[in-house]
Amino acid sequence: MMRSKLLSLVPCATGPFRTMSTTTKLTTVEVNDKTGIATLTMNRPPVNGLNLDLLRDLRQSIAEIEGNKSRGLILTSSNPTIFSAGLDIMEMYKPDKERVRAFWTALQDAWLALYGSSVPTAAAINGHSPAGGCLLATSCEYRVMLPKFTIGLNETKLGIVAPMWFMSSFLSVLPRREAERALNQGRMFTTDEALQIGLVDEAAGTKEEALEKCAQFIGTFAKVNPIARALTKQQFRAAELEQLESERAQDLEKFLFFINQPAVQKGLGIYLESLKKKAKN
Ligand SMILES: CC/C=C\C/C=C\CCCC/C=C/C(=O)SCCNC(=O)CCNC(=O)[C@H](O)C(C)(C)COP(=O)(O)OP(=O)(O)OC[C@H]1O[C@@H](n2cnc3c(N)ncnc32)[C@H](O)[C@@H]1OP(=O)(O)O
Repeated sequence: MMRSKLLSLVPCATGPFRTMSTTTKLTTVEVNDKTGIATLTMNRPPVNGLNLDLLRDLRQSIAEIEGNKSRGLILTSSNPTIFSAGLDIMEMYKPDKERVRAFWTALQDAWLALYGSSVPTAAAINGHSPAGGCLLATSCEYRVMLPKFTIGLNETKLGIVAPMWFMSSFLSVLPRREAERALNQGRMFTTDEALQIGLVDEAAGTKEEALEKCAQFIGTFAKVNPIARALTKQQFRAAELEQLESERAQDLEKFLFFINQPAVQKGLGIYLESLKKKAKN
C-alpha cells in the first residue's frame, strides 16, 4: 500500500512542535519528536469498524512504530465519540468464503502485534469501545477513557462467543471473577464503572488530556532499560501469545464453523437491522 509521508506542525498540550506523520486512509501514525512517542489514530468512518483493511493497516502501523524506534505507542480514534465499534459485522454476515478467512487472519495478526508489541502501549479511549474495540484497548498496557462512553465485551448479547484470546486480553486487566461475570453478561461498562472496576486506569476530560496521561504512563519507563522492559513484558504475555500462535489454524476453523451456523447468521442479521433502524431514528 502506498503511504504518503509528510511533516506537520500540530498543537499539543505542551505547545506546537514538529511531528513526523505517516498517513494512510485508515490509520495515521504521528511521532512526537520531543517525546519519541507515536500516536496511532484509527480513521475509518463512520464507526472505526474493524474490517479486513483497517486490521491490516493497524498491523502495518504497529510494525512501523516498532521499526522507527518510537518510545511508545498511543492508540486512539479520529472519531470524537467512537474509539471503535468492534469488528465490522458486515465481514461476518453472509461472508465471502475467502475474504472472511483473510479477515479473521488479519484480526489474529493485529492482536498478536498489539498485545505482543515490544514498545509500551496505551489507549486513549475517546469514545465507545464495544467488543473488538475493547479487545484493542485491553491489549494495551494502560487505558485512559473520556467520560460518558461505554466499554466492554458484549459478544454474548449478539449471540456470539468471544474467543480465548479476547478473554486473555480482558483477563490481563480484570480479576478472573469480574472478567467471567462481565463476559457471561455481555456487560458494557460506563466510564465511571470501568474506572471503578479497573477496566480503565484513568479518566480524562478531553482527548488532549487523555493523550497526555497516556504519554505520562509511557514516560514512567524513561529510566528503565528498554530491552529489559520489553523482554519482561514479553515474558508476562508469552503464554497467551504462544497459545494463539500455535493454534491459529484451529482458531480460524472454529471461527468459520461458528460464524456459518444458520442461527448465528440469523442473529447477526437481526442485530445489523436493529443498528440500522437505530441509526435512521
Ligand atoms: C468458540 C468461539 C470461536 C469462534 C468465535 C466465533 C465468533 C466470532 C466472535 C467474534 C467476536 C466479535 C467481536 C465484535 O467486535 S462484534 C461487533 C460488536 N460491536 C457492537 O456490538 C457495536 C455495535 N454498534 C454500536 O453499538 C453503535 O454503533 C456505537 C458504536 C455505540 C455508535 O453509535 P452511534 O454513534 O449512534 O452510531 P450508529 O449506531 O448510528 O452507527 C452508524 C453506522 O455504523 C453501523 N455500525 C455500527 N457498528 C457496526 C459494526 N460493529 N459493524 C458494522 N456496522 C456497524 C451502523 O449500522 C450504522 O450504519 P448505517 O449504514 O445505518 O449508517
